[in-house]
This record gives sequence, C-alpha cells and structure tokens, in this order.
Amino acid sequence: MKIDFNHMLQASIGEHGISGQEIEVMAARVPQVHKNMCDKKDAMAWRNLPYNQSSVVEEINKEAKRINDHFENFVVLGIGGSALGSKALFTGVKHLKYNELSREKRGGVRFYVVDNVDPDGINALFDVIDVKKTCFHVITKSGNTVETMSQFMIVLDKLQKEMGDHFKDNIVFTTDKESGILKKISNQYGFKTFTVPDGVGGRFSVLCPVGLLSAAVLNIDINELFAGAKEMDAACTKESLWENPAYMYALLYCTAMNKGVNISVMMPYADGLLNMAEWYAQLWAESLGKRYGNDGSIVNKGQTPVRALGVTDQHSQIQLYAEGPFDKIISFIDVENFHTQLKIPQAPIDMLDAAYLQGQTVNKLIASEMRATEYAVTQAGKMNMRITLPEMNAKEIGALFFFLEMATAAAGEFLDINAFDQPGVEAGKIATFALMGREGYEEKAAELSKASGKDDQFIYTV
Ligand SMILES: O=P(O)(O)OC[C@H]1O[C@](O)(CO)[C@@H](O)[C@@H]1O
Repeated sequence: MKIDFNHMLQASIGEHGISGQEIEVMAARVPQVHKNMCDKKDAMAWRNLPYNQSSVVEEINKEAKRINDHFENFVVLGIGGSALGSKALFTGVKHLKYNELSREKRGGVRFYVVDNVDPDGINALFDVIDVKKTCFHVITKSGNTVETMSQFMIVLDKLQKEMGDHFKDNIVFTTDKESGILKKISNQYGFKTFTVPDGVGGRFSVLCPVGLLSAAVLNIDINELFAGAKEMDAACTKESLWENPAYMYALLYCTAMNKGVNISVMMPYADGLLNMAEWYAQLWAESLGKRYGNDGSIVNKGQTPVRALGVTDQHSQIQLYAEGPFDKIISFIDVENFHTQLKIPQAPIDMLDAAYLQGQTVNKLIASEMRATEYAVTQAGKMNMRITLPEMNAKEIGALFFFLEMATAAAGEFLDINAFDQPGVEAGKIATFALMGREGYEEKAAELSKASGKDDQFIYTV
C-alpha cells in the first residue's frame, strides 16, 4: 500500500498547504505522542488483535463452517462499530453482487447487515429471507444498545413463531465478557457467544469476533487480514515520523484542524470501498469529536468526516471541493488492480467524438479520472492525499483498517483528547430510553414531555 502526503504540503499546493516549519513544530510532539501510544495498553488492546486470537479464530472458523453447512443466510444485527466493520469487509473483498450469485459461485450463505431500526428496512429483509434458514449474529459490546436489542427481539419472535423453541442454533452473540443484558441472556439460555476483548472499543473492534465471524462466514481468510494488519503495525509502531505513516497522517490532519480545516472527505475510487469510508467516518468522528481536552478544559475538537465516491461524486461534489472554501482534506483511495478488467468495445455505430474510448478499458478510465481530479483539486490549492491499494483483498483491507485505527489513535494524542470514549452519544441514548418508557428514566421523560420551546412562527406546515 502506498500512502502519499505530497499534496498536503505548501510545496505542492501553495499557501493553503502545510509548511515545513509547521511540520517541525508538530514533530517536536512526536516523542510524547509515541510514549502515550505505547503506554495506553488498556485503551489500545485492539493493537494486539492480529497477534493474540489464534484459539478464538479456530472457534470462529468452526462456527462459520457450521453456519455455512446449515443455513442459507447470515444476518448481522448491530449498529455503529458493531456493524460497519462487517460491511466494509464484505464489499471491500467480496463480489459486489454477492447475494445475487448462485450458492455455488458464492461458496456460502447470503450475507446481510441490519444496522438501523427503519421498519421498512427490517421488513424488507424478512421479505427475502426464510428465518428458519438464517443465522443471526447479534453484536453489541455494551449488550444494551436499544436498536440492536429491538432487532433481536423482532427476530426472536419470528423464529419462535416459525420454529417453536428450536431456534437456539439460529443465533450467535458477540458481546462483553460480563456486562450487559445480552451477556445475561447468554448465561441464562446458553446461546453460542463470542467475546469482545477488554480494551477493544466498538469502532476499533473489526479485527475481533465482531468482524471476524462475518469474515469467516464469507470465506475471507482471517490470517490474511491479520498479515496485512501486522505489516502495517510494523510501520506504525516506529517512533520516527519519517518511517511511520500513521504519525504523519495524524500530524498533518491535526495541523490542518488547528488551522480550521474541519472536514475530512474520504473518497475511494472503488464501489467496494464506500463502506470503508462509512467505517472511517465513525472512527474519525466518534474518536476525535470531543468537548473536553485531557486537562479538563473545553476544546471542542474534531473534524467532520464526509463519505464520497469516485467517480460518481465528481459529478456532484467536486465543484465544491475545487472552488469552495479551504476547509477540507480529501483523502483519495485508489486501487491499482481491480478484480476484473472491462474493455470499452468497438461500437457497431459511429461514436463520433466519443470514438477515442473504443478499445480502452474502464479500469484506465477510473484511474485516469482519479488522477485528473487529484490534479484539479491540487491546482486549486486544496489539501489532498492518496492511499493506493495494489488490490482489494483481505491483506490490503486488514492493513487499511489497522492504518486508519493507528492514525486515529495518534491524532487523539496530538489533539490531547481521549480518542477512546464517546460521552457525547449518551444524552441521546438516555432521551431515547425515556421516550420509550424504560424504567428509571421517568424524570427525563417528564422533562421531554414538557413544551418543546419551539416558536410556531418558524414551523411551516404545507
Ligand atoms: O456495540 P454496542 O455497545 O451496541 O454499541 C454500538 C455503537 O454505539 C456507540 O456506543 C455509540 O454510538 C458506538 O461507540 C458503538 O459502536
């Protein structure tokens, strides 16, 4: 994998880039950043995942075989870090119309992720699967998440109606080793259960059973995922900024953030990597978006992640990126070798001025469009960088996950905030409990039921 930061720099894009002096100033902080990264063993236990799971992986592979032998469908129930990694893995490595392929071509079950509580979305899934022939992987680290628990209860009801009490084999859990409702249910009813290891936060959990059971069910080689992560780890544990791409990413992005560049656009040029941008969006937003610094002062840090898709979004967003404000960094991701080649054939009619396309490949077209867009935004003086994957396979995807996790953790250190908590999501969770009538939240419910404080003048009903 190649990670190219050239177009972040003044030397390349002019005044809105980062200067050598700015790098020097931030580089002085690298030894402390490195020390903190090494010291935070508990909060960063996810760094060990490529190394310490051999027996779990054996169990996961066994479970995946059972699932593929006995079922037609595999459905992940979860949200946020409990779902996005599986989605990124699925489309990042597998055929883009996987579920529509024949069983023989797939080599396993169909694969779905339910990560919302949209009634139409959930019911649509039930319209295309037979629940009796479906294994549901219920994933929640906390074991309490309202969306996941609701999905699980809906599934349980369907299974019970179809199968009586013989549904245990259709359900697998992944949750905390001791806390949460799901763990209690697991203890009481004996569902097959995997554990999210301590110190592995949801958004850093793709390389533990949270994502690995999906990988195994999809016949994605877990050892290859780990091999990529380990290779990236070897680079990203180096103390030297000039050898460590995660530190350079963090340094440049944080320098830019400190100058008010508050948007991070991830723009892969591959349909299969759009879900990687979704996964990154949670990682970057939830890790770095913090009101308080480590010293308790109010800092309001963070950078808004935006997902874009090349080339599709060239025809919707690039106008803004090229000519709008200097408030964003675009990280392009390109792929050197796609799974397939596609030639633009000789047309049976006169194609007039489009005739030059004949005999060329779509592979060349997408690569050229990426280069052209990179050139255009660089000419416009906009910060951008490029990650190039030789291929979209388990090893490269494992490396990319690990790189972005390390870069995010390092950014937390440069910003001097806690990248591993998410206190800002609590207020919304508590209000949801109250609105849904959970015991213990009566006071909040009363507060919420009071007048909204909204001025009717500003509400238009048409
Ligand atoms: O895995 P859980 O505990 O269900 O949490 C799901 C998601 O909810 C959050 O806690 C808050 O959005 C995320 O950090 C997490 O990935």
